[in-house]
Amino acid sequence: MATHTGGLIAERPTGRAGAAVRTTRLVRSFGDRDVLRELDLTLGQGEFTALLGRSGSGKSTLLRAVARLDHGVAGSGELDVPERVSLSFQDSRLLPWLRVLDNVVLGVRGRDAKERGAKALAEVGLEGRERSWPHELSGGEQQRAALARALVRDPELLLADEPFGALDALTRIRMHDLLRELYERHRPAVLLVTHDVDEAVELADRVLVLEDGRIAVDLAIDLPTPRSRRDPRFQQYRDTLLTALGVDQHDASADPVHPEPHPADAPAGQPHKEKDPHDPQA
Ligand SMILES: Nc1ncnc2c1ncn2[C@@H]1O[C@H](COP(=O)(O)OP(=O)(O)OP(=O)(O)O)[C@@H](O)[C@H]1O
Repeated sequence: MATHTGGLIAERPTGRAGAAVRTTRLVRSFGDRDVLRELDLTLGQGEFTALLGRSGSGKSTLLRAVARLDHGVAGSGELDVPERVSLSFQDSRLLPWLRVLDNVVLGVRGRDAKERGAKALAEVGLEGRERSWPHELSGGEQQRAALARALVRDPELLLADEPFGALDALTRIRMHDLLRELYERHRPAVLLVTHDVDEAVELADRVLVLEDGRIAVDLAIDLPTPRSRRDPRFQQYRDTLLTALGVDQHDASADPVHPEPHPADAPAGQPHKEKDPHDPQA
């Protein structure tokens, strides 16, 4: 057991039985404010989980704690995480002075690193762009390269903080398909922080809502993939989560923080949201 630098969180990277991540009574405080309050969370190996919550509820704080990036903040509890963790953020964080392939394999050991990097780039649809500079890639392509960089490390756990938040709606849909496809092929555990309820229901098999420093909702999404946003069951999950987030569903988009209609929600000539006759609130 190792001690988390600068805090009181005890890390136990071994001895996980069926769980990729386990936090026990995790506390994170900034000044006298507890953002995470004795939070218990277990993520199964190979499980795709999305984390929702109002702005400022502590989603990024939890993700940073799980990523072991959070040093120097008062905290306590136990944190049990795997060795190989990859991270992905809204900003692709590619280094501008390195070519795309060199970015992908930065820090990767082994003689075959470049070969593996090129394979990962091909998997995300960037074959032939190995020698491009990051600024020569579009925003979506930069996020693809970031996914390749995550993938090449063969992660047991992928932590993604709003990775598609800066992309336009159509590119975001393509990235959803790609992420789910990569997940099904490689099966890391995934913790995806998002503001977008539809994104959560479309991609994850389990959706958590963080509120008052704890997991307030833990919802299994029992729908086959690929998922249609027009499936009434999809809309029921969506409504359940919007209610949990305290969003007025009659005038809300699926993104309570960035209200923007999703093109997949409203095909030409159809309303943005069909009412569910089984939903008493509809
Ligand atoms: N380094 C820090 N110092 C002081 N306060 C912080 C720090 N990091 C986060 N906080 C505070 O902790 C709270 C939770 O922040 P966090 O970024 O985790 O929320 P979030 O749910 O990810 O929000 P958003 O959805 O807006 O990105 C906020 O009130 C924030 O101001």
